[in-house]
Amino acid sequence: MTTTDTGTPAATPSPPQTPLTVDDIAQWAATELEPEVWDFVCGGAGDESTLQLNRTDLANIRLVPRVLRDVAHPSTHTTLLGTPAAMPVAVAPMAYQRLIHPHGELAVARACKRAGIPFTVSALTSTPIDQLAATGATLWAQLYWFTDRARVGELLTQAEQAGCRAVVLSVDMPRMGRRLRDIRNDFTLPAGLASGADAAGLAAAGTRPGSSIARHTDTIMDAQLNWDDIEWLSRQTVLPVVLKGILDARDAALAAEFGVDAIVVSNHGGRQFDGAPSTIGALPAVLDAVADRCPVLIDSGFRSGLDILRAMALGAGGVLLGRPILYGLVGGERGVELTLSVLREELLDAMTHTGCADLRAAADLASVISEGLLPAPAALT
Ligand SMILES: Cc1cc2nc3c(=O)[nH]c(=O)nc-3n(C[C@H](O)[C@H](O)[C@H](O)COP(=O)(O)O)c2cc1C
Ligand SMILES: CCCCC(=O)C(=O)O
Repeated sequence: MTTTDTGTPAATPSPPQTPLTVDDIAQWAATELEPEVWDFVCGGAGDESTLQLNRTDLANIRLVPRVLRDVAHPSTHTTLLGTPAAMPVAVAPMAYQRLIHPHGELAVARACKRAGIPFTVSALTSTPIDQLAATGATLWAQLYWFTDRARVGELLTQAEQAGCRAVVLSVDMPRMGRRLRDIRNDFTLPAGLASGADAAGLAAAGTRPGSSIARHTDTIMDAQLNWDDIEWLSRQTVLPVVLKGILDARDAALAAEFGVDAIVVSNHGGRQFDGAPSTIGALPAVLDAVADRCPVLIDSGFRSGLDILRAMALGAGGVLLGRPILYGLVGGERGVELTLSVLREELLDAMTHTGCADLRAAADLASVISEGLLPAPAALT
């Protein structure tokens, strides 16, 4: 792993041969990263059943091709939270990206700018948001509900000053999930990734046995977060408010009633509650409950362009990508670009073979799962 300079990425590795899939890129990342960093990135909570279910439920969805539809020039363009995007994809918020590569968030933001997709800046970014804004990428700012409410206010101010287009409150972190790999590895973040109170807290969490990142996280998150706070948040900012981490249809309906601007169906990539359903499994009921009152985005387990098309076929408004971006980040900006170009190529391939000249057509695709036909999209009934 390269952990030092902030200048030229002299030590930035290249993949052994051109990767064709995100799994190829993941295998490369696994060989480049320190084992405990790899475990932190790829791992999930508990026995990782939710982590796996995200993958198997996606893989079980078949899309029925339409034919005779002129797919000579398919377009992946769409709009995400009101901003044009070259693909129905945004980068999910992920903390401490300089853990993976010295250029961290900067490399990811630059790759997003080039690919024409939004980048969600984590509340625990290891690069200041104003530096990321200078890349010209479309930014969304993620918030955690820190007990230190002044810090939430500061993040909001910084987000607005940096020109972010939305704030994304993650509502699935009352405490950190029991990530057994990190506990067994006595996982500690290297110094220099966090700043201010966060750095002090991480240092205080020390190097005792167990996951020090979990010890620290549990001291900063406010588990009292509830719907009243959503009203407060909406009053505090002029930016659209997005709730990330919704799985239950009743919560989705409440979010719509509270007037949030979008929701993200997420189980945090299987990193929080092991035992949660897959997000692709939860999506249809959430969409029914929201009934078009706000866009419904999704993340957790998306590893291919075909997976992205699966979500769009089921009615999602777009997909957030987590780990695939960090796997690519092993190779810096170029590596992230590689991940995004693999996904774009796969998405175009899947669209072409299913008769989708654009993503509106994707919403009309019929989907089949092993247990039977999913409800037909409204346009077909
Ligand atoms: C290393 C890592 C750090 C993460 N940090 C955050 C974070 O700071 N805030 C947040 O809301 N979600 C965080 N997430 C969760 C992602 O935003 C996203 O929900 C998840 O990674 C999606 O699943 P996927 O990795 O299977 O694509 C993190 C995920 C990973 C892998
Ligand atoms: C302190 C939280 C770490 C970031 C996070 O959300 C994750 O690792 O999933």
